[in-house]
Amino acid sequence: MAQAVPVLDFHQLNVIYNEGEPNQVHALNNVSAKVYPGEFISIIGPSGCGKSTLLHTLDGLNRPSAGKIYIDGVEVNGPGGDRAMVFQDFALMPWHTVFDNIAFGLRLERKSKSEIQEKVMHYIRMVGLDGFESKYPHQLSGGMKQRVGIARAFAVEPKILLMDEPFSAIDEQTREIMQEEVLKLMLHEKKTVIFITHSIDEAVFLSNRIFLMSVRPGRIVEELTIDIPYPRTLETKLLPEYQDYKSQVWNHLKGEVKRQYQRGEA
Ligand SMILES: Nc1ncnc2c1ncn2[C@@H]1O[C@H](COP(=O)(O)OP(=O)(O)OP(=O)(O)O)[C@@H](O)[C@H]1O
Repeated sequence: MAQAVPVLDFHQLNVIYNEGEPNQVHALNNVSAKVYPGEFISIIGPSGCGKSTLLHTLDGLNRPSAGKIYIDGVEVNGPGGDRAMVFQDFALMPWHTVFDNIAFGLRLERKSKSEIQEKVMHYIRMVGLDGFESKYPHQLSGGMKQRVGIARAFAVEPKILLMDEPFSAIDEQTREIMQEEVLKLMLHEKKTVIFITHSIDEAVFLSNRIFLMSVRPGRIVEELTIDIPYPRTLETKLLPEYQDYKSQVWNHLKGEVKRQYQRGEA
């Protein structure tokens, strides 16, 4: 899948919170990687290693203390319409309907009323929420709320989707269904996805590459290619190579968590 021009290229990113203060935290340490169009990258690493920090830095919500981020070869220094986030806790606006939550970013971009109507309904259908457009978030299940979060991110038509543990607040069965659906969407809509998860199974199932991070200050210590063709289905999970990849990721994590214990941080 690797092509010459990365859609996302981040170079020597460092993030230090509260720099120079007694409570200084060095969250990211020289994190670099290249991501190519259409890739599905999962980031996995021990708790507190800096995964969310990395995602928020790539989105432009956090300013790195040092390092550079390029999208299609052009340096970026803040948020932009080329990236959209899907949050773990859905981050929907409770006072807005499903329609208005999904329309939010399009209105910010000052799209015309008819374009907003057409796009919002397209993405509502895409995530299977037809008929729910006038409902409010409290009237939806966790899985449905996250469908709204996904539709909202797709609606602004970003090149890169940044997903921060999007299924961790969803029950196990819905999670498995959503994993398959996200893969279908990603292949159909040709998005590049950066996905944080604590689930080894989810990372292996979804990704063509997994970035394995060290304990804090987080670094990418290994890039593991998952050489199983798409489309993947629940049957994919029965393949022997699937289990091998899971063991490789698990062995990495076990090693890092042991290091965390030895440092007295876990
Ligand atoms: N705004 C902040 N100010 C100060 N420290 C922060 C801030 N945000 C995160 N941290 C610290 O930076 C480190 C990395 O946090 P981050 O949330 O990025 O890790 P993570 O790998 O996503 O964690 P988890 O797996 O538990 O979700 C942690 O020690 C955290 O306490």
